[in-house]
Amino acid sequence: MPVEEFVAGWISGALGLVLGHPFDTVKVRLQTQTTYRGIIDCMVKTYRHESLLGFFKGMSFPIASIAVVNSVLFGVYSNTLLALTATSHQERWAQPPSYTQVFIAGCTGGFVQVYCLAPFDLIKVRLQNQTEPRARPGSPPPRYRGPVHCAASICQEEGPRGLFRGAWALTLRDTPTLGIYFVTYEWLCRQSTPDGQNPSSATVLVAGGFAGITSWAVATPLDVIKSRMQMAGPKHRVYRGVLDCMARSARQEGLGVFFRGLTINSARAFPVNAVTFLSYEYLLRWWG
Ligand SMILES: C[N+](C)(C)CCCC[C@H](N)C(=O)O
Repeated sequence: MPVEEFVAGWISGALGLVLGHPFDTVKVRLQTQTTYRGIIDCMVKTYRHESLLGFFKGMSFPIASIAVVNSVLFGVYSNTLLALTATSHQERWAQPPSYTQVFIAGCTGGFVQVYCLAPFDLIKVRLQNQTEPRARPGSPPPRYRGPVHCAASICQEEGPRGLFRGAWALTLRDTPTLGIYFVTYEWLCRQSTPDGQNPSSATVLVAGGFAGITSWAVATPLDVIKSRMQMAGPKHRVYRGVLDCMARSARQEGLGVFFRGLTINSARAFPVNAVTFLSYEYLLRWWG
């Protein structure tokens, strides 16, 4: 099984993540809290209360973990394509796989990565939602002191299965939308590249960026549900399942609730995924 794909996925995921984390914090807060009037209001309040550091809460953990998750996603994707088409990454632009094969490989990669992503994503969401300013003498400490403390507290309070809260919503969010992600990328690359040639850097950047936006646009409704189910616990509402969470959110806040975070998700998705695909393609060509 070719391992370069895993390593390239690892590095490219980490690069994309740093660029996108501030957007991600604003998104999670808008989706799960009702105190902000919009993106700008959330950014201003976060900056005033917590300084620039507020935007980078919960990042150390995803930077290590996204590397693992992206490596699983790209590694499984590429190896599934290899199994389906018997063409390696180097031969793939010369003998392109069909879009159905790309979709199946993308869904497979998406499905497998969820099991690595779920606990990391849960911890990230819980930490991002702590709006207390950095500890000052006399102020009450935040509930979780950091990722390790957060993981340990969840295990203690809810058992190890607590770390997988929201994992089913995450599976529903990621399996089809990662199929769409890779199909969009392939389609856009092929549109602007002569048959059989490698796509240019500009093409890879634009195709990667739009692949990110498209898949996030489709994923946003389930992203809202996923974040809410992950927050369920002492201070937040508890839901009976994905459908219950959807029904109650829609009843209480209207259908617009399913599009919370769409703008910010798209703004974040372009740079993150442009850089992810560019570094992935280049690392593989370089090792080629
Ligand atoms: C499938 N879904 C849209 C949820 C994610 C697809 C993009 C994944 C990328 N690591 C990012 O963070 O943007």
